[in-house]
Amino acid sequence: MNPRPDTDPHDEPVIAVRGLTKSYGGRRVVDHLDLEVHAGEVVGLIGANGAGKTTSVEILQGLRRQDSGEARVLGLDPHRDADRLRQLVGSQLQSSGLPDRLRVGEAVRLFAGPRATDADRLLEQFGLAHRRRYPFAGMSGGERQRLFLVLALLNRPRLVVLDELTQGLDPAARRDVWEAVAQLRDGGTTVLLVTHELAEAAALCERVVAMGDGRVLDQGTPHELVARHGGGVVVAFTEQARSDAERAAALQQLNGLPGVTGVTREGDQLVVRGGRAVIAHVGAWLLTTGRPVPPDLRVHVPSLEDALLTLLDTPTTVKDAA
Ligand SMILES: Nc1ncnc2c1ncn2[C@@H]1O[C@H](COP(=O)(O)OP(=O)(O)OP(=O)(O)O)[C@@H](O)[C@H]1O
Repeated sequence: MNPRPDTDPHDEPVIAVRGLTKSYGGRRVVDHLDLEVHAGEVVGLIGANGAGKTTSVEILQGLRRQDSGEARVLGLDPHRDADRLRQLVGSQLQSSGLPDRLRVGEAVRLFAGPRATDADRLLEQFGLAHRRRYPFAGMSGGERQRLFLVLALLNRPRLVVLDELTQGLDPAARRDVWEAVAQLRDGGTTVLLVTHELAEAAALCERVVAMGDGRVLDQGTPHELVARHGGGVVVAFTEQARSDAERAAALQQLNGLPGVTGVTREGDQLVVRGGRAVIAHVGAWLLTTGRPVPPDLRVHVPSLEDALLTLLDTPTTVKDAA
C-alpha cells in the first residue's frame, strides 16, 4: 500500500465512536459500539445481515440518532452539526438512486457545492467522461456506482462512506469499482466501507472491523483476522499406501513436517493441517518420497470469510435494551 502523506498519528480520529447504542422496538441493534477511523485509513465494516452496520453508519452521517454513547465525525456531532458535516463527508448510501432522465453532467452540476473539485477530472478519473450526456436510466450498474463515487467525491470530502458499493454488480463491473476505490485509497482519502463482499474488504481495506449483534467482534488487518480466526491451511489427498505399515509411516512422516499441527485420516484421505509452509512441505514430501501428485490433492487457504464465519459462530449472550 502507498504511504499516506496526510496521516498524522496525533490527529484526532476522523471517526470516534464510544459506547454507541441504538435499539428499535426494545431490541438493541447497536450495542456499546467502539470504533475509531484515522485520517487516510480505508476501514471495512463487515458482518452478517442485521449486525448493525448500516444503523451505525447512518448515525455517523446524522441520519439517525443514537440512544446513548458518543459519536464524533471530524470532531463534530453528527446530529447537531449535520449541516456542516454534509459539506465534509461524501456518502454513497445503500439504496442510492437518481431520476431516470437526469444526465451525468446535470447530476454533477446539481450535487456540486461551494467546495466542489474539478468535475471533469473526476469523470475522467472514473471512466465516465464519455457519458456526460447519458441519462441515469441508460447507464450500466457499474457506471452508476462509479457515478455515485464521483458524486460522493465531488465536494472534496474529508471522509467517504460507502455502503454496499458493489452489491448486484457483475464481476467485471465490481473490478472497475474496486479500482476506483483503490484510487481513493492510494490518494489518501479516508474511507469507511460497509460491505458483505469479503473479498472486497480483503482487497481494499487496510483494517477490517467485524461486527456481530451490534458489537465489534474483532478488528485488524485482513491478514491478522485470517491468522487469528481463519483456522489453518488444509492439505488433503488420498494416500496410495500399499500396506498398513507404509500408511503408518506416511502419517508419522507428515506429522513431523515443519509447520504441521495435525494429520488426520478422513475416509481414504489424509488431511494435513498447519501454517502456510505446510503446502510447500507436503509438496516436497510427495516428490522426495517418489509419490505421484495425487489427482484429488486439495489445498484450502483460509480467507476472511472463514475468519468471519468463525467469529459469528462464537456464541454471544442474548440481550434486551435497557
Ligand atoms: N427503522 C428500523 N426500524 C426497526 N428495525 C430496524 C430499522 N432499521 C434497521 N432495523 C433492524 O435493525 C437491525 C440492524 O440493521 P442494519 O441495517 O443496521 O444491519 P446491517 O448490519 O447493516 O445489515 P445488512 O447487512 O443486512 O444491511 C436489523 O435487524 C434491522 O432489521
